[in-house]
Amino acid sequence: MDWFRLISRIPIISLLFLVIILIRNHFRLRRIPGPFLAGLTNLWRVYYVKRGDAQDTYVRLHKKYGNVVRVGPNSVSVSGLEAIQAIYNVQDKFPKSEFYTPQQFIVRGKPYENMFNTTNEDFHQLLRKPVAKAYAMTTIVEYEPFVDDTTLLFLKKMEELVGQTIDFAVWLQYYAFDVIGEMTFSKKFGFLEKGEDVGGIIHTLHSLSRIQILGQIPWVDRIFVKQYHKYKSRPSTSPVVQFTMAQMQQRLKTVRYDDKEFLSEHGRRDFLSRFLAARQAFPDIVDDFRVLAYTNTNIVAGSDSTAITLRAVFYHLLRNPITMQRLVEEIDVAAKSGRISTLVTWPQSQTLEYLDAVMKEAMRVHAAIGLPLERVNTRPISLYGYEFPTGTTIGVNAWSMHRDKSVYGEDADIWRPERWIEASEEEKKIMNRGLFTFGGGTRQCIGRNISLLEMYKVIPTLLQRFTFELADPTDDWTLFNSVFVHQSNLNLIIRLRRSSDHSEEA
Ligand code: HEM
Repeated sequence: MDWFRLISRIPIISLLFLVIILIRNHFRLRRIPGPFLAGLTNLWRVYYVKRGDAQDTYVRLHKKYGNVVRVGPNSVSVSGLEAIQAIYNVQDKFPKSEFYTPQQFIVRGKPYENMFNTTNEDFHQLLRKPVAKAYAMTTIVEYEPFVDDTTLLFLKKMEELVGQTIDFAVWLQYYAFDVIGEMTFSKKFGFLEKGEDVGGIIHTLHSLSRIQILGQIPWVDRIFVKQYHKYKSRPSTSPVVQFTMAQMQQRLKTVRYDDKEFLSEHGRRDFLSRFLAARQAFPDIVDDFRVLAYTNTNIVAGSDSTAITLRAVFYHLLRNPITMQRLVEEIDVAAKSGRISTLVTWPQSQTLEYLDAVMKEAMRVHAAIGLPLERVNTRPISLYGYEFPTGTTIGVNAWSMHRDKSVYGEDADIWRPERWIEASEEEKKIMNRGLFTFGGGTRQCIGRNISLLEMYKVIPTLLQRFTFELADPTDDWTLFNSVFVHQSNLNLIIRLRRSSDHSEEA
């Protein structure tokens, strides 16, 4: 055999092989419209996701191509009410795509699946059942004291900073993290107290940002990254995991032997106590490590998402002062008539109609997650006149869905909370069905009620006590999409509206 001739042909054979793959890719979903390159290779998506503004790309593509856009050889982005109904309905239970597997870290030599990232629907149901009640609407009032503790500290810190220019994006993040720490462990991370990212916890969480890129090419994660981590297998050094482990060990050490509820040292039923009780009630499903995973998921899924939504509220109110004025007026009237207290309770917040409109509008124009929530159809489906063979990766991106003019009106691109008040009952139903901020179906956000509790309480509380002013209206915030669409650079000056003694509420 002539080895030299054979070796010299390797580049040609490889090229031929590549061309065959590209042609095969192109033909699989060739009838679905979209950018030509997207049909050939997922690298097209890697490029847009890596740039950090993929949410805008999805909005632009749907404006150009309509409800259905091919975004990869086997991936389609779909937008519209019909799409939400078809892909996220609870009967079909289409599983999550491989986009989620890079989020499964190697534990004891295997990828560890949690409630958020598992791609196995049956396993997901097993994980969700033992803890579902801890997140139910009927339970959330029990978390109010945790939110109030942290809000009082937040008010105190803001009062210390009155008159100074501060990056409110950072402070809202500290607040959201400390609230979720308090609700989960009866322990704040200490960010508000210290005014800094204690132990680099936030920094570490954000440095996981490559998962959104690997999610576009999960085979790279499977073949290279996971294998590398299996080989290098060692205990996690993540400060979030260290923090959660320390809290759990402490609880198990201090809890009274006859306490079946695993209450915190102040006798409170936080998430940790509920997860430990689930360990007793469901020993086949929940072990110590699973408890740790539940608490960790709370922190990862519930902190940034809430901080992002709070930032969106303040940003848009400040950029649209008429809406800020209307909200403040509603709050002032309610306060004067005694309908709300200085530290607003959940039931009180539910009487504020314009606040509700502002919240919904913020979650519409700036959904925390800015990539499609990908699923794989386990049976062929057709949508908007296109056929999707079994095994297609298909998902709705809240950013394009929320700009659908047939759902939100001709002015869907702009901030206008009034749309949620002026609409007829029928129109409101349709707009609510299109609001995809918390996802849909069996995998809809389990922490939705928790975050609503937090946000509906803290916003009217802050606006009763302070006024907020953009430090430099010509200086815009910066967005970066790493699955979560993070904002930075929200520089404000805070002023006191009225001073009051916080200690009487504490
Ligand atoms: C404004 C705040 C929040 C937003 C916008 C949000 C958004 C979402 C979305 C879109 C999903 C579905 C993801 C998917 O289908 O891939 C989700 C799932 C989830 N969220 Fe949230 N979330 C928020 C707050 C929270 C909070 C406070 C917690 C915990 C206390 C939490 C815990 C979870 C968990 C555990 C899941 C996985 C649920 C499952 O698959 O069963 N989230 N969230």
